[in-house]
Amino acid sequence: MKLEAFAVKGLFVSFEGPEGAGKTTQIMLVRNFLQAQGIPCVTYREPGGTRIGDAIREILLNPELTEMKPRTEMLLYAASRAQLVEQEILPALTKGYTVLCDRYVDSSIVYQSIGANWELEEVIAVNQIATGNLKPHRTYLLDLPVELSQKRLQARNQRDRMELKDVSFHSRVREGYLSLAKKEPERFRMIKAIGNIEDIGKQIANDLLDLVKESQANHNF
Ligand SMILES: Nc1ncnc2c1ncn2[C@@H]1O[C@H](COP(=O)(O)OP(=O)(O)OP(=O)(O)O)[C@@H](O)[C@H]1O
Ligand SMILES: Cc1cn([C@H]2C[C@H](O)[C@@H](COP(=O)(O)O)O2)c(=O)[nH]c1=O
Repeated sequence: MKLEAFAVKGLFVSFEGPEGAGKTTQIMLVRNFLQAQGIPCVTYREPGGTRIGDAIREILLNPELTEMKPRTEMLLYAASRAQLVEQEILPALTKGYTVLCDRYVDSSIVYQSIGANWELEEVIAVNQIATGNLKPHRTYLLDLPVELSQKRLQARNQRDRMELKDVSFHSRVREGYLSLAKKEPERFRMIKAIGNIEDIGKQIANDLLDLVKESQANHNF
């Protein structure tokens, strides 16, 4: 897949953060906000978002599959992503839609590399193949301390295979996200995921609206 073959006209926006940070909640608020402004948008979640991706998600998150090797895990996340990018994200961006994606490559960097200690260069290389090196224009990192993330998860009936990993894994994930955001301040916006849900949504919507206006003025995507 050669990215140059696609004329990307829409904005690609990813949402990242630990479990329970409020990504799904905020994506719904932002989608409603954009639609009210007449800005066409679509939403996806990873792993999943396609029939093949949803089947891979079932495998990845199945709490009974405790024998899964880190290499298998890393490749399955990338395979789901490859299908989503080519089948859904690129066509939507080409049509000028704003794409809101619940997790993307940064999740693999923090969970599979920083969390599970897989070689960073290899995770990056595999994901370059999976995505044709398609990167988000903006990434909102919803940051939440591990204890609060665990508390929000307690409300759920059952934990999935990733949620069952220990607290030190989830601490590395949080720290990993914070260091990624520091390395790429142009792309990342760090949002504190504590407090009034609508207020958090307004912070994101205001920043995104500026970005949409900027891109429309410059025609630079
Ligand atoms: N700002 C907030 N304050 C308190 N609770 C919140 C806040 N935002 C979301 N929640 C609650 O936390 C839970 C998790 O929210 P949500 O499903 O949106 O998170 P998520 O980041 O998508 O989680 P996951 O990655 O595990 O799918 C929900 O019960 C939601 O209502
Ligand atoms: C994309 C992606 C996800 N993960 C992990 C992160 C979560 O624990 C689950 C996805 O569940 P969610 O409720 O939809 O957030 O998978 C990962 O480890 N690597 C990835 O690339």
